[in-house]
Amino acid sequence: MKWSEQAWAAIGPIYQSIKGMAFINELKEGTLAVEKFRFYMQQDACYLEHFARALALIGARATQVGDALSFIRFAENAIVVENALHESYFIDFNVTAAQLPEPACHHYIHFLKSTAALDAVEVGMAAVLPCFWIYKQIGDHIYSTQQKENNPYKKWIDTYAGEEFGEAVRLAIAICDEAAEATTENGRTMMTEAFIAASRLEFDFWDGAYKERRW
Ligand SMILES: Cc1ncc(CO)c(N)n1
Ligand SMILES: Cc1ncsc1CCO
Repeated sequence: MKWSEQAWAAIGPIYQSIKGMAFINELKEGTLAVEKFRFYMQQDACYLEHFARALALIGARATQVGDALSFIRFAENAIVVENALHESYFIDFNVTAAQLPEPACHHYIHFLKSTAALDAVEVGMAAVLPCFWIYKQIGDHIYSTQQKENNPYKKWIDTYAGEEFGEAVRLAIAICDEAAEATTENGRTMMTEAFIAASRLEFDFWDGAYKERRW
């Protein structure tokens, strides 16, 4: 079995809890309170900036030059998405300039940056993988079950259900599988642990936004 298959199986219960979250359901129905979405977007803009820094660091540390290029491109795209948030959703939803990271965002970005900096590079790759994979799965789930008429959150949904994002996700998974094959048994265990921790932090990020959890 590929590393990615067993890693995805390991987060099965976490993924199911994410799918059942009020935030996700209300986003899909278009009924999510705009205040909660505003809080989410503000935090996500901050998240994307630091996520991009973690991706660039993983790119710099990658053993294969092809992987370095892929991660540098992921980093660029994450900043491009962050800029698009500012140019479109921020205007549509009257969101004010970037805020400091609140607890869920703070925890997640520092987990990603310290893992990317200090752990084996394949562990860093596994730590950022849920950001790709869970968003793709949730994006597809929302897209296929959404309230299609007048959903104010349509643009967000389209970003993550789109084919362009899907391609990046397949590439990130394939890179992790290759890295998992090249490392040791202990390396694979550490990769899975990082993948699980990041998946929990994905849950917590949406939970924090729904509750507008602040310091
Ligand atoms: C918290 C979070 N995780 C993943 C993504 C997808 O890049 C995102 N935008 N925000
Ligand atoms: C995972 C991810 N999220 C936003 S941009 C990006 C990289 C895709 O190229």
